[in-house]
Amino acid sequence: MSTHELSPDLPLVERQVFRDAMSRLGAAVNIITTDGPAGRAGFTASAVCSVTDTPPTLLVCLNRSASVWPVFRDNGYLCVNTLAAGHEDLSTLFGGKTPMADRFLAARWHTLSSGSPLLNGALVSFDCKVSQVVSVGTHDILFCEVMALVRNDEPHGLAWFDRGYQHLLRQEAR
Ligand SMILES: NC(=O)c1ccc[n+]([C@@H]2O[C@H](COP(=O)([O-])OP(=O)(O)OC[C@H]3O[C@@H](n4cnc5c(N)ncnc54)[C@H](O)[C@@H]3O)[C@@H](O)[C@H]2O)c1
Ligand SMILES: Cc1cc2c(cc1C)N(C[C@H](O)[C@H](O)[C@H](O)COP(=O)(O)O)c1[nH]c(=O)[nH]c(=O)c1N2
Repeated sequence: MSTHELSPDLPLVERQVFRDAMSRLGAAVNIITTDGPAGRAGFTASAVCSVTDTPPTLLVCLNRSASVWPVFRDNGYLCVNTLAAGHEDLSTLFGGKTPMADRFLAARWHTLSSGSPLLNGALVSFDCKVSQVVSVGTHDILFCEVMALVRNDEPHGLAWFDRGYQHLLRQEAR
C-alpha cells in the first residue's frame, strides 16, 4: 500500500501520480459526436457518467485544448455513442490527431433529429442537448439532457481499464 498527498496546482510528477491512480478506474468508452452550424466533429471520451434521471442527464468532460472543443461549444447538441467490443480501432481513431473526415469515414452513421451522427452498432446512443457547461481546470463539463436513445442487442461492451481495452459480457447474454 502507498499513500500520496496531492496539492491543487499539481506539478508534472504529481499529475502522473493522479493519472496512474485514475487508470485503475475502469470506464465505458464512448465516441461523442456533433454536427451543426459549426461543423461535424467527434472524439473518444471515457469521462462520461449519469447525473440524474429527472430530467435524464449525463455528463461528458471535454478538454478545452482539443481541436473539437469549439465545434461542441457552438453546436450545443451531441450524441454519446457507447462502444461495443470490436470498436477498439475506431476508439483510437477518434482519440486524437486523425483528421476529422478520416475519423468518420471509418464507420457507418445515421443522422438523428438533432443532427448529431449516431454510430451504427453502438451499444447505446444518447441524443442530447447540452443544458449547462461548467469549466474546471483544463476541462469543460458538458451536462447533457437526453432527448432520445437507441439501444442495440450487441452482447459485449467495451471498457478502458489500466490504459487498455477490455471486453465486457452483458448479463442477458450469459
Ligand atoms: N478525461 C480525459 O481527458 C481523458 C481520459 C482518458 C484518456 N485521456 C487521454 O487519452 C490518452 C491515453 O490515456 P491513458 O488512459 O492511456 O493514459 P494517461 O496516463 O494519459 O491517463 C490515465 C488516466 O488518467 C485520466 N486522465 C488522463 N488525462 C487526463 C486529463 N487531461 N484530465 C483528467 N484526467 C485525465 C484518465 O482517467 C485516464 O484513463 C491520453 O492522451 C489522455 O490524455 C483523456
Ligand atoms: C480511451 C480514451 C479516452 C479518452 C480520450 C482518448 C482515449 C483514447 N480522450 C482524448 C480525446 O479523444 C482527444 O483529445 C480528442 O480526440 C481530440 O483530439 P484532437 O485534439 O482532435 O487531436 C479524452 N478527452 C477528453 O477530453 N475527455 C475524455 O474523457 C477523454 N477520454
